[in-house]
Amino acid sequence: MSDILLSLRDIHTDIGQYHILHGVDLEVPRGQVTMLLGRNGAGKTTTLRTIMGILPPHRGEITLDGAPVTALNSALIARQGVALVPEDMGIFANLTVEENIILASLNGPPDRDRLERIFTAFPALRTFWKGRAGTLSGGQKQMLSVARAMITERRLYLIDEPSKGLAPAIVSTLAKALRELKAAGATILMVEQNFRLAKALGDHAAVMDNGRVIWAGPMATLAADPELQSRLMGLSLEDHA
Ligand SMILES: Nc1ncnc2c1ncn2[C@@H]1O[C@H](COP(=O)(O)OP(=O)(O)OP(=O)(O)O)[C@@H](O)[C@H]1O
Repeated sequence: MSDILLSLRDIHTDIGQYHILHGVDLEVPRGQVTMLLGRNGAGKTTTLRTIMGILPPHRGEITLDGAPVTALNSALIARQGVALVPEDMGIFANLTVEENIILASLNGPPDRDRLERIFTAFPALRTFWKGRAGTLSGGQKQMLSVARAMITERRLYLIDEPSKGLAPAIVSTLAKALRELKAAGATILMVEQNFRLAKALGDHAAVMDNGRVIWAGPMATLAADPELQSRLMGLSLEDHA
């Protein structure tokens, strides 16, 4: 069994008439957290959507545990154990919190132990269990979105800017839950602009620019080198802290 769970080789993706990804190479080690960083518009969200099979690439190869998954649609990618927590959270506003969790539970009714762990991490979801998801606060919606990914054990979690627009206290609740997911051995590929969170959770970093990965290495190396941050992203990551 290789230490690399997910691998992208020379991935090119178009959105409509626009060529957005220009040959992405990326390796995501098993059981660790890889942070996908880079300027706005660099192609981070497009990379997650390509992996999930929402935007099929027209060139290159994606492998999961060595098996090609490039041509699969998103339903089949989900069946392979990949979950996406999208930037827009992807929850069903008109359904209850409970119904949102039931729909996300791939293998029958939600597992009781997993549900208890989710309630411990996000007590608000227990409080509003029978409430409509659309009435939750922004932070609670983000928690529901992460909880939907956590309710079934996955091989790979793709998480797109979970802290976006959240108050600092909510970000620390979220960070705690993500740390627990990590401690349970999950493999995570996460887009995150909040550098404190990126540094606290990330084992590895991959920096994108203009539709390519331009640097990849240990998160600690990037975190310790403001000059490198500035060269790769045009500003010090500490500016985001
Ligand atoms: N539906 C679309 N139609 C046309 N261009 C798009 C579309 N969606 C994204 N793009 C373009 O693709 C490029 C990459 O976008 P993407 O959302 O992947 O970047 P990102 O690195 O996630 O940025 P951000 O941090 O701003 O979310 C950008 O130039 C964006 O304008």
